[in-house]
Amino acid sequence: MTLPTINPTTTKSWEALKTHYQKIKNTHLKDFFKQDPSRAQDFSIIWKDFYVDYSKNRIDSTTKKLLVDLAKEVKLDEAIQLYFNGSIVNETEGRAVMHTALRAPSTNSIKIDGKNVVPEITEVKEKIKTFSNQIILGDRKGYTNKPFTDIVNIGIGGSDLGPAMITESLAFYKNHLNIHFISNVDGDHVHQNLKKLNPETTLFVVVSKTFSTQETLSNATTARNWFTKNAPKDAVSKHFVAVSSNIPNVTNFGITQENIFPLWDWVGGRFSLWSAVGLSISLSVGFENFESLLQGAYEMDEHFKNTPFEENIPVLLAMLSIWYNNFFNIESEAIIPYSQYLHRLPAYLQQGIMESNGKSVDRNGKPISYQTGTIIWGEPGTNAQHAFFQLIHQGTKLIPSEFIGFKNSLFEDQEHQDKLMANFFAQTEALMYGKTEKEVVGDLVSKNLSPEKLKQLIPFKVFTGNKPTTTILIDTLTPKNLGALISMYEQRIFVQGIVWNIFSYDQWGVELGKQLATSILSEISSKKIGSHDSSTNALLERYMKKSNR
Ligand SMILES: O=P(O)(O)OC[C@H]1O[C@](O)(CO)[C@@H](O)[C@@H]1O
Repeated sequence: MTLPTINPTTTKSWEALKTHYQKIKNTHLKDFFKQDPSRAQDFSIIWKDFYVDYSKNRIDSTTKKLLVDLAKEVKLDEAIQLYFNGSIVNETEGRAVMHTALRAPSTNSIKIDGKNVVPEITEVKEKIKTFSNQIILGDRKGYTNKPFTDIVNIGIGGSDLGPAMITESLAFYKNHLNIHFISNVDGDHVHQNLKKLNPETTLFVVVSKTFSTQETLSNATTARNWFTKNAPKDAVSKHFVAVSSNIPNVTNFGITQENIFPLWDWVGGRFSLWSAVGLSISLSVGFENFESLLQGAYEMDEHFKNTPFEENIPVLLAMLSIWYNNFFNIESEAIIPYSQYLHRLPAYLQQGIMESNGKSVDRNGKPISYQTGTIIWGEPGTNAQHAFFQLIHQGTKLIPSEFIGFKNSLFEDQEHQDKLMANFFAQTEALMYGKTEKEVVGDLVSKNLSPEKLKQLIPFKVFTGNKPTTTILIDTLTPKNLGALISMYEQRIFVQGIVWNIFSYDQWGVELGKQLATSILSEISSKKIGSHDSSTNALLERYMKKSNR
């Protein structure tokens, strides 16, 4: 069975949403609240430690009904079944999409191509557990018999962003091991990291699903050369492990079979942190916390699978984003975590969301006539308030923003927490209400300004408001809640892909640049510039004329 291929714009609900949009596009959020005293209750969901408030969005009950109808009309329920039961959802690469199996209980039976994959998953988890414990407890040592102090994760894209984002987010739960991430092929990046390290106590975790990625192989080779300059060659087996689905390439690189943590082609790179790609997470915060992360994700998966769309967090938030993208024609969405721990979350979600849904051909292979993936960006609050919030408040663009905050701080400094959260609540309220001319005048009267000066200032101080926000208030930043949060975003990606009738799990768009880089690199090496456009030629000439060539 394959995914349904319904063009969303041909559905009745899409037409109805278009008409409905004309009716409510000018309604101010303030008025939605005035019209419905129970709006906050009507448009919020309480699920475990999550309180998801989507009431400050430019919707009414008809919008919600029509968006749910749209999800039903494009057969989202059928698609969810196919996704969870191991069907070939990633059709262009001929693969199932089963990262959800990685967090399912070990008692489950999940079949891909007729084979239950849970025993293999459990076996790899056991390997991660044993290895992490050995390294953390110092039972497994380096070539001079010293315990490891530093872990270096070498990978890029999903083989970097997931583990990097989670280890940063869970820094509070971290053990004594120092953790480093090398991703960019920029040599300054790898050498800057290596210079701080002691080869005797450093463990390299080379993460690459394909084990053919230029950046990762170059960085791993540089790290290995640095290592063998200082240590005997046969010590590599003690200091290098790999996570990959390409076992022959890993062994060719010189990493022995017992030091390989496998993953499978049904785990997409940007959804892989739940697999052995999360080895650095387990090393950094311990296997128990890694398991809790998985448990949280599993619980969100269950919520997604089993909850009616009207109360389903990933479905509703995905449909809201479609509402803005396809009816309000917004271009971007901001994600603002009010926790410094989550400072890598927007970057992580940029890959997850934009690499998945940045597509312009539908599942029938036809060019698309409507907008698909939005641009995702963000930074933690309150820093973001002092950087780009001006544009969200008073710029010309409509930017639906998502605020993620926690009731409890981890160090329990209530004074700081109250200040942080006061800002969190204030911003969504300010974005919604804005400030009227009357309020501005009220503020300015005490300033003793001349009537001319007052009149002059008013337009600059008015905020139109009506800026939509969604608030996700979570009790505490625990591994479990973080797992649920990330899974929620993953499921939203799926829902949006289904509605837009695109394939979310391939990424052909990143290939062209890779191919061209390979041929330009050989031109640079052979000092013969090929035939390019005049701009690229001039740039290459200037580059190749530099100092010591
Ligand atoms: O794990 P690999 O195979 O090195 O790939 C790294 C990344 O490269 C991509 O294939 C393309 O950028 C990502 O999807 C992936 O996460």
